[in-house]
Amino acid sequence: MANLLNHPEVIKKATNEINIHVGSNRLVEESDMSKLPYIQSIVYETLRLHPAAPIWSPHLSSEDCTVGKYNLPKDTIVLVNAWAAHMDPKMWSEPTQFKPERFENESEVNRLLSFGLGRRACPGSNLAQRTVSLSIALLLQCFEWKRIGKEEIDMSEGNGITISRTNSLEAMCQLRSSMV
Ligand code: HEM
Repeated sequence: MANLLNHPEVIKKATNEINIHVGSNRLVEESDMSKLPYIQSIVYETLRLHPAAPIWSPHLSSEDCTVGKYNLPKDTIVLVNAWAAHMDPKMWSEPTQFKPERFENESEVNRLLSFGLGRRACPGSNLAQRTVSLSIALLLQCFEWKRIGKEEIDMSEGNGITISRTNSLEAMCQLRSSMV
């Protein structure tokens, strides 16, 4: 929601998508989410800029192997910094910018490290992606959102195993008249 409040044009585009595919006579449902790809892209882009788990749980190489230019002997502990990879300008154009449109090309999702990769990847990723997308869709369908002042919302992140906001988010919302 903080990224959205700093980008009203993204709220407009997402609200438009909901108006076209669901309307205002009923609430968005989980089964609608496949018709709302832009909202899903908002969640992907948020998890790229602010991966909830910035450093994966430690992995151990089960045999000698090579990762990129590094030779890893068996039993090496490997820590993957997803946050840094998501900010790599060789991987992403304008990596510090909030641009959900980058995920309109569906294959981009495969480059995200937010849920880990391979056998130890997050088994809850589908549940998380669908639940968060549905929550965002409902918040946008039911309410109009505004910042409390003119200044952009501070997006500083705290330190920790999981990423959190440094300052709590404050925002104004008003029930949409079409939803009364
Ligand atoms: C936005 C929400 C979530 C994010 C960003 C997230 C991210 C991650 C990441 C990065 C890992 C470590 C992957 C690795 O080390 O290779 C992980 C592991 C795991 N996640 Fe999630 N997760 C989320 C939600 C969930 C949910 C909803 C569940 C369960 C319902 C779940 C269950 C697990 C489990 C059990 C593991 C350990 C898997 C293993 O070690 O084999 N996660 N998650």
